[in-house]
Amino acid sequence: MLQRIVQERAGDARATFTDEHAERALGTIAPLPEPGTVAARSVPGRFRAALGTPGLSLIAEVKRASPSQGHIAALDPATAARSYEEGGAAALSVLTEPRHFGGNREALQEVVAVTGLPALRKDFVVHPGMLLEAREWGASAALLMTSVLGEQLGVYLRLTRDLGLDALVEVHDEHELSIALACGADLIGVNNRDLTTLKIDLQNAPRLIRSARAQGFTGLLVAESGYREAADLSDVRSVADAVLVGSSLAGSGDLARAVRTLLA
Ligand SMILES: O=C(O)c1ccccc1NCC(=O)[C@H](O)[C@H](O)COP(=O)(O)O
Repeated sequence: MLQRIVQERAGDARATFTDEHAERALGTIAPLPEPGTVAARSVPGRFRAALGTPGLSLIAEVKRASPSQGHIAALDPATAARSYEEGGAAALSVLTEPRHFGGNREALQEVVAVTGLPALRKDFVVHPGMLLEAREWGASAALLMTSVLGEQLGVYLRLTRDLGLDALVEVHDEHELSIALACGADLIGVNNRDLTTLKIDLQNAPRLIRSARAQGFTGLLVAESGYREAADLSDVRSVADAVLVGSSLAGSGDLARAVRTLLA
């Protein structure tokens, strides 16, 4: 499934972006630091700052459909965003992938227009132009998937930062975590969902979060996917800075109440 979505998004990017887009985006990248100097460019952005508060913060996702659930809910993005904010979410994630998640540019723009919360562009970023779009559409952050970008992650990470966006770098296993750490990610999301089988293992995030800390990672850590009720959060409460929750909130019928109940 992941491979199919990535191929589709790469096709979309080829149809949308010219070489000029890529050059313009890549032209914003700052020069590499001198060898031996510290590469950290740690200016905490709006999205990171929203998650860096004491306790477990919630990133609530505007998600209308998914490969694992099919149709979830015919959400109006602006109404959903207001409800998530009212319920106590710290930040929002908005799907912009159209075929499998029912997302689009308007969803992100409408969310940004009505809430004071920072928003993540949740998509399968495969082209620098998609990061230019994220900024243009009002996102404060973009998702970078290690499973999709592989060794290109470092370039995309620098580009995202140089565009003034925070990057949520997603990993699912130790190998991907080692790539994210080597690239200098400062906000790492550990996905409980295996994107090739779509199976959820709620032990995956606490395990890899502990591993990241044991390796000296001092940035922020987000546990992603599969959380349905407050009890599901017990293993991540003491180790993660934030959780990212989509389907269970989006399909709840009362989004503000669902957020309050989850965070109780
Ligand atoms: O959600 C899916 O089925 C899915 C399938 C293939 C690639 C990505 C997918 N989801 C992206 C996500 O990471 C989730 O939207 C996010 O973490 C929230 O998960 P959940 O709370 O389980 O909806």
